[in-house]
Amino acid sequence: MQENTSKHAGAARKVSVLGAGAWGTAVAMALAQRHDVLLWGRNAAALQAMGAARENPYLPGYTFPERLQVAAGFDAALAHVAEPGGLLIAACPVAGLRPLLQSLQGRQIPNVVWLCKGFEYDTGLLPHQIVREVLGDAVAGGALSGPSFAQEVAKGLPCALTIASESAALRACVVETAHGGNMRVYSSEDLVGVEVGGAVKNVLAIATGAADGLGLGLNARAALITRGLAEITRLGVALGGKHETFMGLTGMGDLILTCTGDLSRNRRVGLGLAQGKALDVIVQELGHVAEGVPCAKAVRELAAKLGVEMPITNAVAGVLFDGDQPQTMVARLLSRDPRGE
Ligand SMILES: NC(=O)C1=CN([C@@H]2O[C@H](COP(=O)(O)OP(=O)(O)OC[C@H]3O[C@@H](n4cnc5c(N)ncnc54)[C@H](O)[C@@H]3O)[C@@H](O)[C@H]2O)C=CC1
Ligand SMILES: O=C(CO)COP(=O)(O)O
Repeated sequence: MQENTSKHAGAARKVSVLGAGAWGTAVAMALAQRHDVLLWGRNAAALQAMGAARENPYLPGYTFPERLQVAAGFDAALAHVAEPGGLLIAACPVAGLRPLLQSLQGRQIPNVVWLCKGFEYDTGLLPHQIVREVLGDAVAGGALSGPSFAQEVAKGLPCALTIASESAALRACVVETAHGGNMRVYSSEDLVGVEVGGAVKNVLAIATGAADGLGLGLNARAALITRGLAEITRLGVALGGKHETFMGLTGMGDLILTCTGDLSRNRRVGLGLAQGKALDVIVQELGHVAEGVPCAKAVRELAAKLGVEMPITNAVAGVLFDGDQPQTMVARLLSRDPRGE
């Protein structure tokens, strides 16, 4: 991994990452180039093994930098960032965010950043709404999102992310902490837009993977990505996001990456569906979270409630939850009435 020598790099901080999956670990590795980082995961034995091997089995072959240590426990991870300037990063899937935040209630919490991309399955809430429900308004928080496969970040390849927060101080803290070397960090005040882009692109990646798996060609792929972006934008604007956010890294950027890159777990779900595999088999073989699956259901319901047209998302949800065949999904999309672009 390349050493961070950027002139923008801020002073060393204490950072704790809660969640030792692929992405939490990759972010921890990147930040440990110049900060003291503790990594915590809910599986203590797995975490201990990572500490001994100095790598995460999700990211084989990438050795932890010296300043990345595994936490001796949850309390140790919180104590590490208790001083002013500490940064806490929640790196679990959306399904784990509420319970993780609940375990922070009543504790002294510094700035909090979350990495998950999706809507909560049962409530249809975005991550920042979950944070607000559980921790209240007093905690400064933000979403770090953008086109970023964990393997590439663990390898130290260049990437650009966006920190979205209503708090200028939090945005500045994250830029100071993470911007530099091979990582560029932009800032945005549009939490809703950033979170909607990151969530819905996962559903579109399932659609694109299925289309590619069925051999429908590059024209169909480009059409799905472009009309998918229109769909994401319609929902995001209806929820209060800004149109221009969807043209940026966390909208179009992440959509392109996830729909076209075979490192994407969501895209691989679509490829598996096209092969006729059952969803539970695909998810088990993946061995990682595929946020587009629960998100498709949450978004279908939310869009229906808001009266937002989301034909691709509805077609994906039909395949995932109603037993529709991927071929039916394509036929349904093609048979829609013509409309103005
Ligand atoms: N892997 C990637 O390249 C990127 C992932 N993300 C997002 O980051 C989030 C986490 O993804 P990954 O780390 O890649 O997933 P992963 O599947 O590699 O790891 C998930 C980790 O979270 C833990 N976990 C699973 N369910 C949990 C729950 N209910 N409560 C607490 N912990 C739970 C697992 O034990 C595992 O350590 C997802 O929302 C994903 O969309 C964002 C950008 C890049
Ligand atoms: O969000 C990601 C890249 O930005 C990772 O996408 P997948 O979860 O589909 O692998």
